[in-house]
Amino acid sequence: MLRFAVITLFPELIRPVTESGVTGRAVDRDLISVETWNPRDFARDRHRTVDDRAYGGGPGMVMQVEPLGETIRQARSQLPAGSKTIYLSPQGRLLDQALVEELAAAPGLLLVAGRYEGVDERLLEQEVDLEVSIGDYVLSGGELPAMVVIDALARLQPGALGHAESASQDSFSAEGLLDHPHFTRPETVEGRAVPPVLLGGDHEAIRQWRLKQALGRTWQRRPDLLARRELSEEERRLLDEFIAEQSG
Ligand SMILES: NC(=O)c1ccc(NCc2ccccc2N2CCOCC2)nc1
Repeated sequence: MLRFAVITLFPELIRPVTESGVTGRAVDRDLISVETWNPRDFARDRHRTVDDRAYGGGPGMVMQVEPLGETIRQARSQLPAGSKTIYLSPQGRLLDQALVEELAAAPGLLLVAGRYEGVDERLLEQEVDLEVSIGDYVLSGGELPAMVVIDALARLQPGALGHAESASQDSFSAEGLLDHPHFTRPETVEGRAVPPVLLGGDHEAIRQWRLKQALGRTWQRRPDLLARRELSEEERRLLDEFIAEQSG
């Protein structure tokens, strides 16, 4: 059971990930748990203040060390020992499948979703194990990135993916390649037919066709991924065939 605690001023944003799809089913099956903690509930003043103006001036507000720190400590006390505290921010380490697999090793994850212009740096130094970014773009808060982490990790929990979905585990994530094309009925759409190899029952030919397509598409669209990946003798041959077919 992988336990998530999400610190957020908008807990209603997180609930959908616990109610539907693979993640909702993972919660139902006790493969994961997701709790939200709102720093406003730990604010001691009458106005339940969680932010304040930035030292040094400038626009926007900064989340204060307290009550955010108290919320983190309370939430962490409910997580298993060895849980990691993750801060979602544009300044974080870029999330990729390798990091997803690293994070999956933790018994619990405390995900801190920032708002405003960010959080007082001293709280990060004091409480955060790792800053994580889901990509080089700016969002209004860390809640969507937190749900991305929950989704990517839930899929790795044994039993989360039915046999029908476990195929999707074999593509990009596991092999470091982009996925091969997918087809279903009808056989012809606007005069475009399904590749004949897929209509036959030659499973070895189908496996090779899919591997070749995955290699070719990775070569075409994400050469950076290919650069990082050793190719087996078979993969090298299939990719060379793909490239030769491209030049016509
Ligand atoms: N790429 C990501 O993972 C990502 C994550 C969060 C995020 N936003 C919340 C946030 C969190 C921390 C610091 C600043 C901010 N921002 C607040 C709004 O202003 C911009 C900075 N944006 C993108």
